[in-house]
Amino acid sequence: MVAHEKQSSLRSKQKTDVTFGTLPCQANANFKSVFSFDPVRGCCEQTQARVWVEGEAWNPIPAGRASCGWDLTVEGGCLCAADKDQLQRRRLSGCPDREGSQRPNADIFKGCPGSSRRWLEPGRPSKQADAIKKDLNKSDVGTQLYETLGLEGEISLAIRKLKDWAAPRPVEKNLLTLSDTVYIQPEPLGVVLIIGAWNYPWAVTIQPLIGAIAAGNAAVVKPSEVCVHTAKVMEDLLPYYIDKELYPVVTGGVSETQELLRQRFDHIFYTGNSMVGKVIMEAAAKHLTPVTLELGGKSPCYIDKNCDISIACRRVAWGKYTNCGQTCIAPDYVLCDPSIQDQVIEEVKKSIKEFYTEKPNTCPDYGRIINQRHFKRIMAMLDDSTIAVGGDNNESDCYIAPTVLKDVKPESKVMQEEIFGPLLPILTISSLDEAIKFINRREKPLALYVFTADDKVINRMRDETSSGGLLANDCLVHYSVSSLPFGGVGNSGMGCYHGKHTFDQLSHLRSCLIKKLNMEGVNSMRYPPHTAKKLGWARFFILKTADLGWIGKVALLAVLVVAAAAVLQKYLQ
Ligand SMILES: NC(=O)c1ccc[n+]([C@@H]2O[C@H](COP(=O)([O-])OP(=O)(O)OC[C@H]3O[C@@H](n4cnc5c(N)ncnc54)[C@H](O)[C@@H]3O)[C@@H](O)[C@H]2O)c1
Ligand SMILES: O=CCCCCCCCCCCCCCCCCCCCCC(=O)O
Repeated sequence: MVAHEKQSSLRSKQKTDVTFGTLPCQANANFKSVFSFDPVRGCCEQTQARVWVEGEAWNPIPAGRASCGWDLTVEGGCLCAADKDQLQRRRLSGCPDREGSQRPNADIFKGCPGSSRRWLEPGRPSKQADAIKKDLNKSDVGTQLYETLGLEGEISLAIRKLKDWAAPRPVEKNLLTLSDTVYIQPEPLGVVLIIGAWNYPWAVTIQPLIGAIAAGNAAVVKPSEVCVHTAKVMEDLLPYYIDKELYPVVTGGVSETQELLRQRFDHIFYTGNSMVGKVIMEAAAKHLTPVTLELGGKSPCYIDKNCDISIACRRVAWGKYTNCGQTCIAPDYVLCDPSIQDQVIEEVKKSIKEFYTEKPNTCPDYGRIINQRHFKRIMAMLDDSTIAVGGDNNESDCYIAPTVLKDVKPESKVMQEEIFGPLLPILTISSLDEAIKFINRREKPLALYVFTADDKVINRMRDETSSGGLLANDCLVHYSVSSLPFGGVGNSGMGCYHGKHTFDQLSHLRSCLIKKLNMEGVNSMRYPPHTAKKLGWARFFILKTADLGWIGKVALLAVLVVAAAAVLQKYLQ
């Protein structure tokens, strides 16, 4: 029996035979007998449960802190876009259950696509690889390098760190609250709508899903209809790996997305262009739903005279022509001194040949434009610019060669919108000051690249401009660092994700202050009648923070309690 069949038969067996939930939505009446709830920590100790491991078997997992998921009643059938009642019910059941019924569970990642390398191994054609080849001419290895490697990393990070991420986070206290338990407790938001884009369809759709699952949410996954083949594969395969009732895939185009947007979600995570970003935000505003908008824009690339131009151009060429320029953080255009323009062109040309041969149209590592609409859009940008390298194209194959444009004017067509294709315009500027002014006159970009051997230039670029991310002497790689928040600012987006940032973005960080009912004397200062003396004490207790060691805190607490009780009893009655 193939793994998929095994899993689905075991899963259906699980639903009828077993009285407690292994997948988050299956927590039921016997729930409390298998979890013991710790009301102080607001979480459950799991005493008995099972988990799907690597598509092989249902295995017991050891007792430990975690993880029981949602107290949902799923009445069979998969949630679909039209099923408004289910959607609403699911949203409501996403409200935190005081019995601790929903807590993040790393174990559910064990079956997630991307958690195992087997699903996209080189030399083993898979449905995923076939589809993405048809959509964007990505090679198997390229798909792994740019899409699934990152997902594997995110899943294993979540598995390793989830316990820490989900744990209460003690915070600094003031003297007034010194004897209280004060912490931040991350809790799930409820149901997240994830709307993906087509350019890295697995990365930008599944990566937010990993964080949504980690944070204990349900999620409706809406892949981009523009990557036709991949969307279909995602719809078909995802339910084999993760629970289709908690993480349904809804396919369709603009009208289906708009129908989804009429529903109420607890968070909308959208990746795509800034214009649609505004539509998403408007729809979200109707329900006061928070949004993460991962948008795009024109990411500038400043190449300083003082740098190794050959290495700089190699890295820029890689950043630009990967995925045929259809990368949200691709360097959109180059700013450089007129004296180095020719050298930049020559070096980029050399790298194009090195990466994609003399004939990029036959090179398996060179992609294609996603469709003819985008092909025409990109070709129209060439109208008023001078081609220095490339320019060949073939509409029927959606092929545009890696292209460099020289002496480009700020008012030319290619400078009016994000290119999102393999054209690299070079604009000459006479100084770093001018480059900074040029960048600051435009919308805040998603990424900003600076190539220089001079740290002062890097620092000035960092201090005098703003962008989602800043990368010196390389392109794209900041995307691969899970500890860096990835996201835009201004027109390039809001909110961020990757690693723990996704977990936090899709959690509510709840403020908790747990006080005991004793030591009432200390509180007298805040009760009427208000007096100047009480105010003086309040100033002392509220404005002083306590950042002592453990022993210091206990000692100070003892002294304060005795002193405060004595003073307050004496003077305030
Ligand atoms: N910041 C990031 O992480 C990131 C990643 C990838 C792409 N992008 C940006 O995305 C853009 C390219 O993607 P795209 O926008 O062409 O992708 P797209 O056309 O696939 O649209 C994205 C999603 O929005 C939906 N959509 C489109 N029009 C809509 C409408 N009118 N109403 C509601 N939903 C609608 C689509 O169904 C799709 O799921 C570029 O600007 C790129 O920079 C950003
Ligand atoms: O459209 C936007 C979202 C998707 C963007 C995807 C961009 C992906 C960029 C990822 C960069 C991955 C870089 C992989 C490089 C791995 C090579 C590892 C070699 C180790 C060398 C160690 C060293 O010497 O530094």
